[in-house]
Amino acid sequence: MQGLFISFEGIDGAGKSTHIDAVRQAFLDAGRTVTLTREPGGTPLAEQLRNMVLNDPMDAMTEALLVFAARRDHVQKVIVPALHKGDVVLCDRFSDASFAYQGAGRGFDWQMLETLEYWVQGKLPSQGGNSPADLLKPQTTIWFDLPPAVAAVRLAGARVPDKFESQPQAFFEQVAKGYARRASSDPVRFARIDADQTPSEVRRDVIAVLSERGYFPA
Ligand SMILES: Nc1ncnc2c1ncn2[C@@H]1O[C@H](COP(=O)(O)OP(=O)(O)O)[C@@H](O)[C@H]1O
Ligand SMILES: Cc1cn([C@H]2C[C@H](O)[C@@H](COP(=O)(O)OP(=O)(O)O)O2)c(=O)[nH]c1=O
Repeated sequence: MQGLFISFEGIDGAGKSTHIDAVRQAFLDAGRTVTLTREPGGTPLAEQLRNMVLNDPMDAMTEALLVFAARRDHVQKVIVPALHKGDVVLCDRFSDASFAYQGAGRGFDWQMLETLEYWVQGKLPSQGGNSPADLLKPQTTIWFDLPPAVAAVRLAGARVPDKFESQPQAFFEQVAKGYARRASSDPVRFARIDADQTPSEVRRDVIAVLSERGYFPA
């Protein structure tokens, strides 16, 4: 069985956590082995970095370096081995989040993020890699697209906000633009879901996209 890498993206409160388990269950029902993981995080080292990124004040470059350092550990220790075993890897956020949050949200240089992505997800020239086509990326990114004003209402009182969740709505307007920019530069990988619907409608649309892509063969 070929490994399959799917990421889930969107602004805070868009509904990723609510739906990822239904996707996991759908793949289990289809007889697949699933690795469910998240970023920043997914390994003990990366979870320590997550704690720092989500709690400690730091400049945007430090944040970018830490999320990509966490990603490097996660890619090497969890994602690549799982894909080699033929698992379905479901990742709650991946590098698009760095472009959306550190890039569009915090204003860190987009090209430098592309360089970090190339280092962390690419094969080095010494390993035979020399083009962006060699980058490890999800085959599909499920993008929960939700107006920031709606997300703010959903999150109000739902949980104790972390460093990002306590940002003003204007920050999330920028983050949303970052996701839109990434989606328009990679329209085949990105599957946009209208997240401003009831949970069952969102779930229906997510499962439909994955079925259309042939991930649940009969
Ligand atoms: N379609 C929906 N309609 C209304 N509320 C929702 C919907 N999807 C999720 N929620 C609620 O919104 C909040 C944020 O959802 P969550 O899945 O945690 O978002 P994320 O993981 O993207 O930050 C939760 O309280 C959740 O119950
Ligand atoms: C992966 C990643 C996440 N983030 C941010 C986005 C989120 O606000 C936060 C954690 O994401 P998330 O897993 O959605 O947290 P929660 O437990 O609240 O569902 O980290 C970045 O800023 N850069 C990144 O590269």
